[in-house]
Amino acid sequence: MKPTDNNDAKGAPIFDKKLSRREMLRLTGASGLGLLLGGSSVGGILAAREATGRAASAPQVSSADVIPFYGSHQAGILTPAQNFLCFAAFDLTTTRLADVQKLLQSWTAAAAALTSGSLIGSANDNPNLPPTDTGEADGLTPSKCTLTFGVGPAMFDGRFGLAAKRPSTLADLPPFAGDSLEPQWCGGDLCVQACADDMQVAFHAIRNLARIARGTAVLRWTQEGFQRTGNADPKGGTPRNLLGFKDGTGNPDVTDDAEMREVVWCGSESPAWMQGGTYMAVRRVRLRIEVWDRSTLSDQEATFGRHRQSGAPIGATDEFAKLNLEAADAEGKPVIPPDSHSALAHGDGTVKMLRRSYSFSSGMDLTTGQLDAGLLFISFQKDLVKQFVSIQKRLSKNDRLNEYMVHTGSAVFACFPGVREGGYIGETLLG
Ligand SMILES: C=CC1=C(C)c2cc3[nH]c(cc4nc(cc5[nH]c(cc1n2)c(C)c5CCC(=O)O)C(CCC(=O)O)=C4C)c(C)c3C=C
Ligand SMILES: [Fe+2]
Repeated sequence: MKPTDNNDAKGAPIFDKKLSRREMLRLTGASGLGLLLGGSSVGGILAAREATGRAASAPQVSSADVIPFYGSHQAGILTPAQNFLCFAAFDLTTTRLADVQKLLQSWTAAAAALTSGSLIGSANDNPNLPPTDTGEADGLTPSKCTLTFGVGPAMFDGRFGLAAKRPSTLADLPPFAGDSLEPQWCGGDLCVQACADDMQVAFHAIRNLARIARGTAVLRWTQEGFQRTGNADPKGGTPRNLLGFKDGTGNPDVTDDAEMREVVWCGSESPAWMQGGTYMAVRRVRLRIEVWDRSTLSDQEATFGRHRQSGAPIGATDEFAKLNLEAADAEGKPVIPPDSHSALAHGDGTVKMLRRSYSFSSGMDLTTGQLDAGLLFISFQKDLVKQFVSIQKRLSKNDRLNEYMVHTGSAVFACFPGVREGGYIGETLLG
């Protein structure tokens, strides 16, 4: 694993290094939090931690457990996917740009604390006040928590005087064949993607950010997600989705900077405020797992164009073998069905995206008795139209997988460039 955008100030990787509390505060910028939340800065935070006994009871924070919040790009994009996701879309309830600015400043300070395992704010031991931190992550390690922030196209609708700044690629996705979108899983003015190796840590982050937003923004929709944990798969192979197939094999290499600039990071072709940022496409896809479970292994493999056990393209044995869409059998029939998911998604191989999806299971559909389970598909790309839309158009028309899935939610967000200590997330747009 290469810490692509999360190195320390000298450019040295911060992994495998024990951090003192002073280093931890410098790294995460938690020192600004007390000021923003009306507390008394570093001293206040440290005093609060000691007063609550957290420092004594908390496990020692290893740097391997911390993904730095500050950097040239936001974390949670190239970061190897953590085990759990708590995704939240918010609607703004204010029409004043200054309120949005203030919210993002407060979120920045809170995010620096949350991703370092610190309590939020300094008023955590005053018996006469509600504690500033809700407390359920007290004593837990940071668990590689990342918080990734974005703005949706609705932010540019005229409420905030930002219409002229909307990048042309940032627009609600067009309708695709077979869509069955439900408004409660769509859209949002702002989003926060919280990922961590512990669900309680990820949930705590979203809960506290929502709490800080009160009076300025409210939750619109949320979705929790999971992958297998590091404990269950110590070798860290490609995770499997709920259909039993390895999912993520064909992703571009996040350690290849040139490829990331080509596929993910916005450059000089984008408005200045998005340079170093990226666009996120989110689709809540319900999987018809009961139908899938009745299909044969060979049907399943033909659906993806890959072998289930190894993840290799049909006809190959190595998971990472190239998809050879020209290969034909003795009768001249393509070895990999042209309408398989991999073949259609791959196309001629020139249009790529970085997928970072999570499985979800949200209980049962009481009307059918079927599980409401599937994939919260998340992809990052520098151009939504040229990348996500062009691939999804192909898939929605012909993909064999369509028989087993239905898209129920949809949203797109512009994920800001990373933030330097002293700045705030979204500053390039709102500052
Ligand atoms: C528009 C983009 C895509 C959507 C929506 C999508 C949904 C979706 N995918 C799977 C499972 C797999 N996808 C795989 C490969 C793959 N999928 C996309 C794009 C979308 N998928 C791309 C670009 C690729 C890579 C193609 C390539 O160049 O090789 C695979 C194969 C293994 C892998 O490469 O990850 C699986 C499995 C599900 C279950 C799903 C919706 C629920
Ligand atoms: Fe896919």
